[in-house]
Amino acid sequence: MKIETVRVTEFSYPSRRATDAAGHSHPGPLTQARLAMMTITTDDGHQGHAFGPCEVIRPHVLDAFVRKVLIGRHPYMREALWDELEHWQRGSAGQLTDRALAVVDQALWDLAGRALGVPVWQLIGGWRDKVPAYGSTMCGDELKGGLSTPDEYAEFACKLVARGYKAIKLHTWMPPVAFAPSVAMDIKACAAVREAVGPDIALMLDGYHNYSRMDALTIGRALEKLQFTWFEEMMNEQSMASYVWLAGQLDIPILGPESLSGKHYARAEWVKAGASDILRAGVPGVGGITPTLKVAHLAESFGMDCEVHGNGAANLAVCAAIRNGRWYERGLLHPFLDYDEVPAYLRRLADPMDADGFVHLSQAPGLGEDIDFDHIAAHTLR
Ligand SMILES: O=C(O)[C@H](O)[C@@H](O)[C@@H](O)C(=O)NO
Ligand SMILES: [Mg+2]
Repeated sequence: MKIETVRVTEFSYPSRRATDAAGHSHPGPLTQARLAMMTITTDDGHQGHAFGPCEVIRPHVLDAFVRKVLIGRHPYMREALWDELEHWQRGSAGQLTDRALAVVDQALWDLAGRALGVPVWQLIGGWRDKVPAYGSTMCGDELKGGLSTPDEYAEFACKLVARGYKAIKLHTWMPPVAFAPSVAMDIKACAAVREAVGPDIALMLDGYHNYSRMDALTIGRALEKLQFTWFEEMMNEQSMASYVWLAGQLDIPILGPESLSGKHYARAEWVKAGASDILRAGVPGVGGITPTLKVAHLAESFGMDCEVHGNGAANLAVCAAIRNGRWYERGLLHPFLDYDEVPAYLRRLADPMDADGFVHLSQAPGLGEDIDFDHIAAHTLR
């Protein structure tokens, strides 16, 4: 079995999700969004598919790096293929990103699962076949009836509890919102949600990502009084020393790093330094399922939990495969959007959640995404 082709299909689908200047998503007008699907095909006809941003797996990335490494190679040699691509990152002038490695790695895992007739979550671990989800809100906004006030967060939190969530993570207000960042508003939103949902719902805060140590300490102490479960990405994660300091000041678990580059290597340094109490990695952010598993197993070896960053089939597969991650991050959620609406390019949700807050893993071979190839063919851009 050898890899014969690596193709990317760019296509459109309707979406009501917009992105602000800081890259945070919010509800927006109905538009045609663009997405890319990578398809790896072997000489004996097996295929693996994975989705990613068009820019991340654009033609230059495929021609200059991905095809040169993959074509002619055995698709199950994931560790070797990932290692070679990682080495090529250094000389790529920043063009070969961790997110590109992540799409390749996911497509290789999907190919293996489809070829072997086994779901990826069982191939990589097989710890549980359903995962409790937390509702991860979108960042705060200035939309009336949206997430513009502490009371609106509280109202939305009650709706999420009614939907079945047993845990809720608040992403609060960040620039370019006019009044953000605001220590006072963050604390008010957390207090309003705790008051509304009561003591039995787990709550987490993932607010503004660049507070000072003292502002972060003020918020952390308030969260301790509100019995929050963890405090996430409150300072610039490139300052590991700040996290070491804050983790030493607070009892509430500090979770991270999320957006820090450096894959499993940087996260090993955080464990060694005691910069966080709960480790974090997401498939897109650290370069694939393969390195995400390394982070989770690293954490396990130190008696730490590793909470997987983000939603989607690959992150869900990791959540079902590791013994030291509590939740699946289901989101991002907003009062104006129906998260349970199936995207046009799929035939079913990748992460269906029951009324008790559990997301059930697909038994389908591969990553488990039920791809609507007819939609992709009919809406192909190139
Ligand atoms: O910063 C973002 O783009 C979003 O908050 C995103 O990363 C969100 O999924 C998150 O922070 N989860 O923890
Ligand atoms: Mg986060």
